[in-house]
Amino acid sequence: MNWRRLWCCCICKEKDLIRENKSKDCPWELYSLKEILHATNNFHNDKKIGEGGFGSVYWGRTTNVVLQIAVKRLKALTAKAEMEFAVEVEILGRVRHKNLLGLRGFYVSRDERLIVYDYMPNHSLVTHLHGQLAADCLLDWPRRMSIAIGSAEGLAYLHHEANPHIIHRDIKASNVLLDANFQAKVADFGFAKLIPDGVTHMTTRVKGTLGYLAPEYATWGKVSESCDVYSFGILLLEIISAKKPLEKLPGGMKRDIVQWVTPYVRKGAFDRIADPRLKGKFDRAQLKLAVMLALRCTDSNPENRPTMSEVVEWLKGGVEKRRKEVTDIQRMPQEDGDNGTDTHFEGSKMPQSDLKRERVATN
Ligand SMILES: Nc1ncnc2c1ncn2[C@@H]1O[C@H](COP(=O)(O)OP(=O)(O)OP(=O)(O)O)[C@@H](O)[C@H]1O
Repeated sequence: MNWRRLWCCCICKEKDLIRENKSKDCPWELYSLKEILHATNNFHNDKKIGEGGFGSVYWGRTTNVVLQIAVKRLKALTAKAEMEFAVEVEILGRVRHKNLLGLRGFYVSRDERLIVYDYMPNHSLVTHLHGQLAADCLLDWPRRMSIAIGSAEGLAYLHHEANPHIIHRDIKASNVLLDANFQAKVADFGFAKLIPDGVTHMTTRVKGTLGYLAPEYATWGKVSESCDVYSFGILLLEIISAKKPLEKLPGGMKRDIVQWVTPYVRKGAFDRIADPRLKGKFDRAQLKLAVMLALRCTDSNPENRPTMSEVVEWLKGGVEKRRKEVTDIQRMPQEDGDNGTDTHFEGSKMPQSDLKRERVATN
């Protein structure tokens, strides 16, 4: 997709009214300001969903085709904000995947930059883990696993299937949105980086969010797909435990979620890691598997981290294996004692060979 051409195209069409682009290689619409203003009631405060570093986000409903949309409105036309806007539209224009937030269109004029997305009625993961919806306990264990798998699939697509490959660089709970069915949609591509073919590592200025940053990236600016893997590992621990990635301890010290989880793993006290709001209703084998995987993802050596497609296989394998075992157990007469499905890990890291063995076994 040629961003420069699209950009010019938008500016040229600035004065036009509704202009739907129905061509095959351009699946989004060039919205008119009039339509966006109508959909959001002139960016009325009542329609405001929230505010981020980039600007405000408004809910809207289009009338041309009845559709709920979310409109991001750039708050200041600084060079930095312009760059984020351009990267977001460029990247979202290139990708289509069930676990990436869909771009509906955008609008550019001399003093306005707007991005139109699909509206996500179940808000962001952070709202459910730590925010206004946390008390409603809408995320049971299967939903949490499905959100983890969906986010991992979205990332695996960016790393392995998009051309050129894309590193997100800001994976975190507020950037995972949830649709009407609680399907995860990875959002916010303003910091993303396109990786030219053959390039494995780059050094860049550090962008992202404290608590989710891989150490080699935070310290040296070394960026590769494995930085997203690290952030995903933190996110996975957050999904399981509803703990924040960084916690302030009395006395002003900070503890990260990996430091918090490690003693429990050493003691084999996996149940203590689960979010208390789950009230013990979770699959113990899946929980262990997910925690051990998260620790592999957050290994301080990027070379020891799995790839995102390995993460997907591992998570899906665990869920599928468990589902099959439950079905088998339901079919078979019950025996006393351990049903043999409990995965036992010792130490804080899952051995590489275990991960590989499991992968082969689930193929
Ligand atoms: N497509 C969408 N559907 C529903 N809510 C959305 C959508 N896009 C963004 N939001 C919500 O709008 C608010 C602002 O989002 P935004 O992405 O601008 O910032 P953020 O991710 O919260 O913070 P930051 O910009 O620092 O990353 C958030 O509460 C987010 O959940």
